[in-house]
Amino acid sequence: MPNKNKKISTRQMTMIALMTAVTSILGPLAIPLPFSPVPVSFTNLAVYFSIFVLGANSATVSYLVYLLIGIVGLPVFSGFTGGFAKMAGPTGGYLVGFIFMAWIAGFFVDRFQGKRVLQASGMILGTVVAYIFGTAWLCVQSNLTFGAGLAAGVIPYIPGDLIKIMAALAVGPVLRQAVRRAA
Ligand SMILES: O=C(O)CCCC[C@@H]1SC[C@@H]2NC(=O)N[C@@H]21
Repeated sequence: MPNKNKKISTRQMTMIALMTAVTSILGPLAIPLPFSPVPVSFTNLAVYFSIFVLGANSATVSYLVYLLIGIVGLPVFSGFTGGFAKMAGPTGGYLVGFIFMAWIAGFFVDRFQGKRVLQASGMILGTVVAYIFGTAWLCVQSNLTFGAGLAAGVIPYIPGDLIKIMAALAVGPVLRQAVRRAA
């Protein structure tokens, strides 16, 4: 007799690996900006999608696997880079902050299914936490004042990140339903 729990867990592991692969494809495709060491990134978009496909806990695990893959040297970080040195670079704080973003945003998405405003609020909150990690480290690493940190690490990215959140809110629930229906 097949063990249903084990089957679900194997399936979930496959889905986690799939979303790690999606993050590893989108992560390197960053757009550099001439005035900042922080590129426009699609890693957060991949995390937003992971949250809808996997739920908070598995999305966090999927992102952690991506982070480990990058730390050991595979070129999955922005600009096809990898290695532990990236964590000490200007964008290392965002890479850490995304762990918390995945869980916080995922918690709201899971908890408030069908309530887009609350889901959006949670995604914005998680993103703010990622920005706090990212900007704090950017200021330390690049010896920037708080104002310069905001100019180089936050303000230029807000419109794009809001568009990513809206895109994930539009497509994510459809993905979640499709994944659940296929289960
Ligand atoms: O180097 C990396 O792989 C991570 C890049 C992080 C870029 C940050 S994420 C938040 C903000 N939004 C963006 O589009 N870029 C920055």
